[in-house]
Amino acid sequence: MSGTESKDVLLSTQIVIEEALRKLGYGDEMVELLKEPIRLLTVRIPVRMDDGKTKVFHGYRAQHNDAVGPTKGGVRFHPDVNEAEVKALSIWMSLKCGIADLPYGGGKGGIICDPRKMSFRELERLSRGYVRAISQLVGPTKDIPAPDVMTNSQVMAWMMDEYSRIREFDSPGFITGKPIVLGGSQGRETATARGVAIMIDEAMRKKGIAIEDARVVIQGFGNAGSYLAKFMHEAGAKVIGISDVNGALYNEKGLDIEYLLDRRDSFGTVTNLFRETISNDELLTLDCDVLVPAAIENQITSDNADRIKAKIIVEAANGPTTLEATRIVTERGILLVPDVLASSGGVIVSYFEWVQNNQGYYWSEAEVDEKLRRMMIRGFNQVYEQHQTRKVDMRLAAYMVGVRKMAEASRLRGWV
Ligand SMILES: NC(=O)C1=CN([C@@H]2O[C@H](COP(=O)(O)OP(=O)(O)OC[C@H]3O[C@@H](n4cnc5c(N)ncnc54)[C@H](O)[C@@H]3O)[C@@H](O)[C@H]2O)C=CC1
Ligand SMILES: O=C(O)CCC(=O)C(=O)O
Repeated sequence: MSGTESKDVLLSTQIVIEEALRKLGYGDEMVELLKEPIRLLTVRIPVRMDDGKTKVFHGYRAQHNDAVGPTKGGVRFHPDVNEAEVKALSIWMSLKCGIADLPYGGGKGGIICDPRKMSFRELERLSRGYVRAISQLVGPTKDIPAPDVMTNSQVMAWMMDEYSRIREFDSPGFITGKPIVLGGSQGRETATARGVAIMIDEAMRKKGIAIEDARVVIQGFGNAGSYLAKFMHEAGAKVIGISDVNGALYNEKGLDIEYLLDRRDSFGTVTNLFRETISNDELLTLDCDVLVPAAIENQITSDNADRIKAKIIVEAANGPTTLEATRIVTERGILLVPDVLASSGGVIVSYFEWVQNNQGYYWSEAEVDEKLRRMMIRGFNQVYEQHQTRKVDMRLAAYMVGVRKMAEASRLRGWV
């Protein structure tokens, strides 16, 4: 996986998927099938804005592979959403579901928009319009959306309500990450961070670092990053750096996480309240034990990989490290827990939510957390063992574990 650096997330994903399939003994046809989503829907969503004018938004829903079962994955609201990104994100969802052994393939959606500049009612109309536009392609046994960047349980509630209206029956299993009173699962809101915390524990065990001694740096203070900061702080680690889109905060003695959690806004922004900030690039290269990118893609690159001082990188974000940077940090002996493993807590608890919706019987938070822990640790052990026995980096190992089930299911269905 060496060579010149690409920030094209789809291309990078395709390179590793191909490498994983070849190592597992699959040939050109399987590579051809799995390197792209089987379906991509592009939609235009007219939305009546508060000023009375209509604005047309562009959206996507990609379904990578449905040999194992319905596709599953979040919907992102962000100005930089694009086709290649949504496709890559859907492939990563397949890999997450494969590693966790969920009965799903991967899907992902996105709308090009900036929710920070939209009113509550405009966001509602956009969310409902998106569901109307994709309703033929999605559903509880077809493709099940969920939250991702700048979408939350309120957006899921509107989407569930719109789908239920279209189908003319209550359909909580259409979407996950809902508010608890609408059939959401205990623990889904915190699940991504909870899963990342479990991965940090496992990685620290391998590196012989105790939680009380750990200095943690987290990029991004939204759903994934802020709850992770809370869990790390509660577990006794020192969170010395956090950031958001505007900048970063650093305190070598540890930041006041409770204060920051209290003051952050619903988009995970908090650094604008402080005068003394550092840049996101400075944050990533701070002297620490654990570095968690929990924001967006392409943050750890060949520009900064050789300056990273962390002993462990745990990817809460999707695609935060380029392939070239993966090579550099691996060669430097940094243990990297890749996104398709580390950030799978969200989809695992989404699966629990869907199961609970289907059976109409709901579990306690302790039950959810225990089941999540077991599945995350099993995934970690499988990936780590593949990394050791096949002498491949952790990302390739994770892809090898993640791609197996869908390749086998595709073969057994007679597709290849
Ligand atoms: N929410 C979920 O259940 C899951 C999220 N993820 C991934 O975790 C990452 C974060 O997602 P969420 O926390 O849900 O999003 P969010 O929208 O709640 O928070 C994003 C955070 O990243 C910051 N940010 C945005 N652009 C940035 C930039 N250029 N530089 C530095 N910081 C920036 C924002 O200010 C905010 O603090 C994404 O990659 C997402 O795909 C992965 C699995 C599940
Ligand atoms: O909860 C889910 O179904 C998907 C979460 C997601 O979009 C992700 O893991 O990137």
